[in-house]
Amino acid sequence: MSWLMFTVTSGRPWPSALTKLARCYLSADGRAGKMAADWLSPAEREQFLMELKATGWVEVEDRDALYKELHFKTFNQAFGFMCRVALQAEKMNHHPEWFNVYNKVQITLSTHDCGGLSKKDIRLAKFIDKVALSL
Ligand SMILES: C[C@H](O)[C@H](O)[C@H]1CNC2=NC(N)=NC(=O)C2=N1
Repeated sequence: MSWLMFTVTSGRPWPSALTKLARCYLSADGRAGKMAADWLSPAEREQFLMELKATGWVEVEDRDALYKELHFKTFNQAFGFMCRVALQAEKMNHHPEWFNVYNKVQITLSTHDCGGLSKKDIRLAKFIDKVALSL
């Protein structure tokens, strides 16, 4: 395990995919870290995806990610929505990939460090739905 710790913490050049995956599942001291707490078990994944699909989220075809398109009455409302989500993203240290044109916001969620969906994406998706519903 120490070689992996060296890989993750040494900052030496190493295949970034391996480093990112290690960062996803190991803390700096090489133990299963906080990110491990964000793993989705198959049962959790199935349950959460079912819930989110019911509110308009879809699985992205060519990557392990969730996508949703939201439409608001005005640009102001759309941007206000994005501000609230942005603050939550910073708080979670988990950020959406998104695109906004006027009253439309397109959002893709995935955990870059894990190369796919994690509990952080589920939490942020549910927060996004809650904010959108409140507007
Ligand atoms: C270094 C920084 O903590 C990481 O890049 C965080 C920031 N925000 C993130 N956002 C998302 N969506 N995935 C990540 O893996 C991620 N990692």
